[in-house]
Amino acid sequence: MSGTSTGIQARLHLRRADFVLDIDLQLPGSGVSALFGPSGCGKTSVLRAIAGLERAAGRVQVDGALWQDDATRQWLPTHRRRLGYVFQEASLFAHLNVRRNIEYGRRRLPAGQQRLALEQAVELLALAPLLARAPHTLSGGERQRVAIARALAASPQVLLMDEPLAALDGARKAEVLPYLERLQRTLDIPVIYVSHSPEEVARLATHLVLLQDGRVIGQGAPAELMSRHDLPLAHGDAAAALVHGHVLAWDERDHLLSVAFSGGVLHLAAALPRPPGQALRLRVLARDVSLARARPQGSTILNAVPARIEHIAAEAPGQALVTLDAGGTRLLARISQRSCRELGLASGDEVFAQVKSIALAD
Ligand SMILES: Nc1ncnc2c1ncn2[C@@H]1O[C@H](COP(=O)(O)OP(=O)(O)OP(=O)(O)O)[C@@H](O)[C@H]1O
Repeated sequence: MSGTSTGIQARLHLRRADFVLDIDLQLPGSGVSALFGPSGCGKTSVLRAIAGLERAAGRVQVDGALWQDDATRQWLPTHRRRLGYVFQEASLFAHLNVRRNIEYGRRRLPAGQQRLALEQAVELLALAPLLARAPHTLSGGERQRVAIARALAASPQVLLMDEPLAALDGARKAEVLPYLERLQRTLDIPVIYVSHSPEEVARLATHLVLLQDGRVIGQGAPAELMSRHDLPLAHGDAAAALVHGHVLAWDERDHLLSVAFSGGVLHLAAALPRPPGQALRLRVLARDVSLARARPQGSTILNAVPARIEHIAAEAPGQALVTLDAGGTRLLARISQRSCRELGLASGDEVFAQVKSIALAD
């Protein structure tokens, strides 16, 4: 039943009437691995097959435990796989209060396998004030936090989350996201997180798998995959680069945070200070970046960093996506094809990238 390798390996093959899933995944043993791709590409099927809810052919190994191996005819039923599953909509037991719902996750758990105390799950999701409440008295965001705590209380070897924010409106999403980030920072349980929101991926993922038509078209570091012009994430309205940097200073008067990265310094609006030296990830949307031949003068835009053009891809209608190298960090700029022509931009050119707006991804 046990192997030596850590992390998650899943080789899965599934054939349906007009869909074929054929993937070979190697996911790290910690952090959040996001499965990202358009509707119908097979994300949920992958999660269900890993959980044993769907019978795909192949092999699944999690944290050294073999859950499925067709070659040796091994198959663990779902209830014997140590996993937590969080669905789009929290399916709590209506007749049990919050505490009992969370405790339910611990049934059947042999002593000694409780990696995470129930109290820790309650504390991580800030559920102490809600423990005596009935599910129907909770908001959608609160219900989803209870569902996550219930999944964690089972001390899973992996937490599978299928678009856990999809059923929530914008405000509720914003309420739950910080808890997910907290889990990512605090727990050493690997999470496989299905999403089709680039913003969630930017904020949560430490490893990214891009799926299309049942196949993996790219996997690796999110910052790298999000900005690759040959992959779909770099296109579309939400295309953005992820910039890794650290805090230089916070200006109290202007509420501006200065962040150093490999290509220079960026400034962004921040209501609250952050300690100097703190590592941060910034999200810079391609549509917020413009290009200039010379360092801009007399502009209201605070950020202009030197960069070299790596690649220019035409995007309909009349748009171009420019991939830039700013001191080793990749940035994306969406500009009009006319500007591109008028400035005579070409690969290898040195330019200045003006960045109009920057968001914290952490
Ligand atoms: N029970 C089923 N029977 C037959 N076909 C199915 C079944 N479940 C899913 N499919 C089909 O398999 C393909 C993959 O579906 P899946 O739900 O895994 O995609 P997804 O990427 O999770 O999509 P979404 O983002 O819309 O949830 C789709 O073509 C879907 O129509």
